[in-house]
Amino acid sequence: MFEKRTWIRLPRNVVVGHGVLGQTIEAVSELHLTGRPLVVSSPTPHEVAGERVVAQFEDAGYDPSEIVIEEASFDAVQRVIDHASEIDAGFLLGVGGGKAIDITKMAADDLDLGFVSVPTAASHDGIVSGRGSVPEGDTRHSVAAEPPLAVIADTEVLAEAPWRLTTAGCADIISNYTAVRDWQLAHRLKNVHYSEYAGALSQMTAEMLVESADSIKRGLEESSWIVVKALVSSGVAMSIADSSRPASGAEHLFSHQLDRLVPNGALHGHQVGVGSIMTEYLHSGQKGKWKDARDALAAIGAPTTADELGIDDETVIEALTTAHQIRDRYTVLGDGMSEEAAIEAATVTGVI
Ligand SMILES: NC(=O)c1ccc[n+]([C@@H]2O[C@H](COP(=O)([O-])OP(=O)(O)OC[C@H]3O[C@@H](n4cnc5c(N)ncnc54)[C@H](O)[C@@H]3O)[C@@H](O)[C@H]2O)c1
Ligand SMILES: O=P(O)(O)OC[C@@H](O)CO
Ligand SMILES: [Zn+2]
Repeated sequence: MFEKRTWIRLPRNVVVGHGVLGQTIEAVSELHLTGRPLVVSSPTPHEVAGERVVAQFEDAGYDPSEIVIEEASFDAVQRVIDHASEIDAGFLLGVGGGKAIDITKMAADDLDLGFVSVPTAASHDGIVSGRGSVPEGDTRHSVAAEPPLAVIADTEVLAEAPWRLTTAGCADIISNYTAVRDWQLAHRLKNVHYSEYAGALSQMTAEMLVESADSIKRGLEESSWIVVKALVSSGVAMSIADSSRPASGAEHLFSHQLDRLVPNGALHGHQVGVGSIMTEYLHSGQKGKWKDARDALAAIGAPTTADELGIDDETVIEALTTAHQIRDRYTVLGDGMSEEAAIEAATVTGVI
C-alpha cells in the first residue's frame, strides 16, 4: 500500500505593496475571521504600525486589544496566551519583526486561533513560515507553530524601516545556500529526510535575490518588494519541508550560539550571513564558494566580518566551536570543530 503523505500549510492571502496596511480590515474580512482581534507587537513596531492596525479595527466596529512583548521567549508566548484567553480573542495579528511574529504564531498554535502576519521589517524569513524559533537555556527550539492565514506586507512601512533590517533579510536569504548544503549532507550521512522541492525552492530564492542585488538599494521602495518576495518564498520552502531545514543550517547554529553569548548583539540575518561565509568554506574549502557568499553579502551592504557585526574574535571562535551543541541538527560542523580549525576557518575567510 502507498503510505507517503504530506500536509503543507500555506497562507491564503499574501498582500504586498505600497500602503496595504490600510487594507487590513479587507484582508481579514476575506478570511471570515470573527471575534475580538488581538494585536501582538513589540515596542517600535507598535508605534510604527500596531497602533494603526488597532485604530482600523476600532473604526470598523471590532473590539480590538493589543499586547506589546519585549523578547522572543516562552514566557512571552504564555503572556500572549493568557491575555488572549482573558479577552476571549477571536484571532491574532503579529505586527513587527521576527520576534513578535514568532511569538504570535506560537500563541495562535496553542490557542487554536487564526493568525495574520504583519511584518514591519524585511529582516527575516519567518514572515510566512509555520515555525517558531525560541531560545531556552543552552538550546534553541524550532517548534511547529501556526502558519499565517494571511500576510500583509506594506512596502512603504518596510522601506521606512532602518536599512540594516533589509540587509539582514537579504543575508537570511543568502544563508539558504549553506543551509541546503547542510541539509543535503545530513541526508547523505544521517538519512535525514530531504525534500527536493523545498531544497530547490530555497536555493532558487537565494539565487534570484543575489541576481537582483543591483536593484536592492537604500531609499528604493522596490528593494523592500524584492526582499519581501524572497522572504515569503523562503518561508514557503520551510512550509513544504515542515522544518526550518531549507533555511537553517550550521550558519544558524552559529548565530543562535552568538545570541546566547552576546544577548542583543547583531541582527539575526547579519549573524547568519557571516556564519554562512565560514560554513561555505567548511563545505567547499579554500578555493570553494565562500568568496561568492562574502561578495553577495558585501554587494547588499551586509556585514562580512566579526568587526562589522560588533562581535569580538574570541566570541566568534567560541560560537563556532560550540554551535553544534545547541540543537540536534546534523550539519557540516559534525560533532564540533576544534579551536585550531575554527581559527583557521575564520581567518582564511577574513571574518576575524
Ligand atoms: N520562525 C522562523 O521561521 C524564523 C525565520 C527567521 C528568523 N526568525 C527569528 O526572528 C528573529 C529575528 O528577526 P528580526 O531580526 O526581525 O528581530 P526583531 O523582531 O528583534 O526585530 C529587530 C529590531 O527591528 C525593530 N523593528 C522592526 N520593525 C521596525 C520598523 N519598521 N522600524 C524600526 N524598527 C523596527 C524591532 O523593534 C527590533 O528592535 C530571531 O529571533 C530569529 O530566530 C524566525
Ligand atoms: O529554526 P531556526 O534555526 O530558528 O531557523 C529559522 C530561520 O531563522 C531560518 O531563516
Ligand atoms: Zn534565519
